Amino acid sequence: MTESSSPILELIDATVIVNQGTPNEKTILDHVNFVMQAGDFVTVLGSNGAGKSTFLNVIAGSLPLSSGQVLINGQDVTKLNEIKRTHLISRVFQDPKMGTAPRMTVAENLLLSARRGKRHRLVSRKLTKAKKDQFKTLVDQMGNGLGQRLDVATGQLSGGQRQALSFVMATITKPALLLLDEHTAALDPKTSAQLLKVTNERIHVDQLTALMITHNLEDALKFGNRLIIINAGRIEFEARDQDKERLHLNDLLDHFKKY
Ligand SMILES: Nc1ncnc2c1ncn2[C@@H]1O[C@H](COP(=O)(O)OP(=O)(O)OP(=O)(O)O)[C@@H](O)[C@H]1O
Repeated sequence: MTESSSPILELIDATVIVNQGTPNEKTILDHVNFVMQAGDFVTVLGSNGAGKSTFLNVIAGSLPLSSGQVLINGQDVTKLNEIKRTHLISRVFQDPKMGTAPRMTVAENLLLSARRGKRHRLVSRKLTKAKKDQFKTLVDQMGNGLGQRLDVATGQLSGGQRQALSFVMATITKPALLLLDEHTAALDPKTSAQLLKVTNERIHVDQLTALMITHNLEDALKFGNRLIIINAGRIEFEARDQDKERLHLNDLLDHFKKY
């Protein structure tokens, strides 16, 4: 990463006001300015209702801005909806059921995601042996038996396997930006730790640019080169690189006492 490389993501004065003109009017994202360079891995903390999902929603395009701009790879995508941003952004949600089609097999789901955002004639619709071998190599890296279940309907997988599959599907095309929305929160501690480990490896090996919301302060400290805390729709704290490495759990706990 060089200082001169163009940012992957820029939020300029990003603001979301809901219920405008009514007594329930509320600013849920408040003039946020935020830049991510290629390879940045940002962990996102904040109390319930702080605005973390709103922050990811405006980046993904599932929530329109009231004012401000979103740029991805230097392109102004403010007016593009979620579907029109899918060739740039992948997202993994907390709920293992969100990312996969339950009646399709693991291999079929992978084939579908491999074709996402690409001109369809460039990626074969056929599930060839070579494709399946390639998928097996990919999912074997998740270390949870998914490689043995390529022909199993996704609805029959365990929550951990299904979430691991969602993660592979989200990263298979190496998106410009990866959004992880508490993607391990619904898993037991061991399964969650395993998925976080492979998440971190994949982000580093593929040099992905990623944002990860978590409520786990230790995970937020352990992973990524940057950490932000969102409160009342604003980024109230940020630490990066050596400053982030020097942060301790108590610093974060002290910060949260203020809210
Ligand atoms: N479409 C909407 N209309 C009205 N209010 C909304 C909308 N989306 C979010 N909010 C409100 O905006 C605030 C921020 O919500 P958001 O879901 O971004 O918080 P969060 O930090 O992700 O919380 P949690 O940790 O509980 O998931 C909350 O008060 C929420 O009720």
